[in-house]
Amino acid sequence: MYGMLYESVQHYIQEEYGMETWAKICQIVDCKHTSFKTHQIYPDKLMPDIAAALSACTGESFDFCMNFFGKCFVRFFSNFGYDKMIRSTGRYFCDFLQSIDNIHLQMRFTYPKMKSPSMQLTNMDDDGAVILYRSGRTGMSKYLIGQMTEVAREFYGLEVSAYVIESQNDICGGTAGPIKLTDGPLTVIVKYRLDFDNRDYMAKRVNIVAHPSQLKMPAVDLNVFLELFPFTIVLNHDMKITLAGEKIIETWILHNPGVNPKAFIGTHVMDAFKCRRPKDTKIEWDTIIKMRTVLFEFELIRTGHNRAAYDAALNIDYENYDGESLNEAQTMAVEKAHEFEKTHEHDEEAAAASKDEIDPATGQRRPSVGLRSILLKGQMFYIKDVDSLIFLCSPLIENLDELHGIGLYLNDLNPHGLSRELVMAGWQHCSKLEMMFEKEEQRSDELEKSLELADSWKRQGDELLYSMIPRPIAERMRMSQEHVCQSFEEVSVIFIEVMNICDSGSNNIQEAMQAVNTLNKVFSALDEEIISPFVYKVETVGMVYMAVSGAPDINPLHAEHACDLALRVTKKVKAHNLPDVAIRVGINSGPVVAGVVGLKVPRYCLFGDTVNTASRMESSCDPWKIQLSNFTALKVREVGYKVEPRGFVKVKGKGDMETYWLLEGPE
Ligand code: HEM
Ligand SMILES: Nc1nc2c(ncn2[C@@H]2O[C@H](COP(=O)(O)OP(=O)(O)OP(=O)(O)O)[C@@H](O)[C@H]2O)c(=O)[nH]1
Repeated sequence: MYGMLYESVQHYIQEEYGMETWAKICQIVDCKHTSFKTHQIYPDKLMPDIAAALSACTGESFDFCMNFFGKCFVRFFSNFGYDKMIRSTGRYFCDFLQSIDNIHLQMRFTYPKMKSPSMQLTNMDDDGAVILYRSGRTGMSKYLIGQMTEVAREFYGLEVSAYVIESQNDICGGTAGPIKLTDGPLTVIVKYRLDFDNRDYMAKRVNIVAHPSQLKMPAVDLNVFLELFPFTIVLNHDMKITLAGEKIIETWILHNPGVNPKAFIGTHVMDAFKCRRPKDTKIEWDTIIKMRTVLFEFELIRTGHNRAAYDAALNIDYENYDGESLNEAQTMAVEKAHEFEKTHEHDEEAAAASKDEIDPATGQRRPSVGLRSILLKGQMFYIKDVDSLIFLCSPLIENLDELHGIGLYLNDLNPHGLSRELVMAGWQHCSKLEMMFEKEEQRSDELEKSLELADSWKRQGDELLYSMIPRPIAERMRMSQEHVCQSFEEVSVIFIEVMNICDSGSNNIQEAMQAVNTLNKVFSALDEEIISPFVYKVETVGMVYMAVSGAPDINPLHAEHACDLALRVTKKVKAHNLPDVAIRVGINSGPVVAGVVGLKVPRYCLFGDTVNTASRMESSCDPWKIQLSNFTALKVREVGYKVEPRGFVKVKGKGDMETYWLLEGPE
């Protein structure tokens, strides 16, 4: 489905429910698009998925959300100036309802791959109307209700109550979850009742006063019609072709080589055509006679193509043709046509091309070899004088290539009909549009790239920030801009010092670089062992690496996690076998106050005697040993950690302290 529909949904969800809700919805439906491109096609199922996600986020029903999306579309398409098109469809809401198909048809150059639904007004009365919706998509029936009610309100000042009378293949009612769209072409048919004040329109229809000059109009000779509309066909009550315009007969012969050219007249319309729109319509007199405001699309059935047979058939003397009396050239051409059929009957391409050139699901033509089928678009009119239906139609041709692909030329198209203009206009329009699309694609690709760049810068910025300030603290500060300072009842502080690295202050550059490299190796090894949120790296000062467990995320197992880290890093640095290098670790547990200090290069710092003591545990420790304060040692011994009393140690500023060596973790 084209991105324009998703743009409207994204815009109004962000406006009415906020950016966070939209971000949450994107997460739920795993939508990576930061924005949608108007003319790019996205998966159909994204629409019901977004509706289900919005329903989950807001508690509104799925149908409510789809209805809301339909309203968004109408409000949004005014940005493209489409509101003028709606207003121009007619004075009354019913005029609009009868023009929706045509609106989509007019859009086919702007949205060439559009799979638009078809709408048919089947009944009107003073209190409203009944409309039949057909589509290849499920789950959009409530979307249409949103669109129709919003158009009625916004453009006709009408309050319309719309509801489903009956439906086929549509998941109707308060569907909670996303509608699973089937992968094959499926026709969803939904009949709606629209209740609104329709008296003015009905009065206008009933009191149509014909101009006096129209009262004495002579009956029209059908041949005039067939001359004016050379693709027209006339149908009797059995829906058989009783008369046809010259061009449709020629085209039928061209596309059905070797078939008796007189066979076209008298054949049932569905033996010569396929009804493309409205989908799944029963082509019988009683049905069609009621569908006079509907736009029909008939595709000519082809059995192949052969120019020779066409030429031959053109010269056939219809009156006396009995299938035998062909001259030599015609006989040869028709035989050639039969040969062509035989040699190509297994030819996949020709078969595919002739069988079904219009993709039933998209309503679009498939690329085919050689000639293409012709699509006729028009309305069915009842002509009382001859008690017949006349399909007043013109070929629907996208562009010049298509015209040649069908085997027609511009002067085959009736000069007063719109086809010729449409082809030329379409052709110019297309080339202009293609240029515009390319520019738009370029711009949106650039936008996409700059958004990705901005994203990566933001990520790098965040990583840098989180390397200075713990993520939960940074996010709190970002949300509330408040200064963050917290006290923690009990944490475990770890100090790790790298020993015997020559003083980087020495003036021997070589040694200093060597020292920095070695230190970087060790600190990087320590960084790899920091597992957030159990342990958080606080800082490195000189050769000392400081970490904490139990802040900023409260962690009742802070002492165990601190000891585990100490055991892991001792083992890991030992395994590095760095010449002369050793480390020593000190751990103490207790209360601290933590907060972010400083504006430039803000740091997350810990304050309190617990920190000072932990530092002393490290600075009075032996190489490759882990010294625990008494409090920490007794805590971890209870849960199976092996500790060994070191006895009383004279600790600066603390006097004699009983400390322990940590030997290993629990079994
Ligand atoms: C006025 C300008 C309009 C434009 C440019 C437009 C264009 C489109 C486009 C591009 C699609 C997507 C189809 C696809 O990607 O295959 C679409 C779908 C649809 N349109 Fe329109 N449309 C317009 C007006 C309307 C109106 C007024 C209605 C009904 C009140 C309507 C009913 C629908 C519905 C129900 C769909 C969903 C597709 C489906 O059900 O299969 N459209 N339209
Ligand atoms: N890396 C680091 N070390 C700290 C921090 N707080 C205290 N220390 C160290 O803990 C030790 C004990 O601190 P205090 O009891 O305040 O001792 P001091 O008199 O400030 O410093 P000394 O000269 O080492 O005695 C000192 O070596 C401090 O450097 C800290 O936030 N980070």
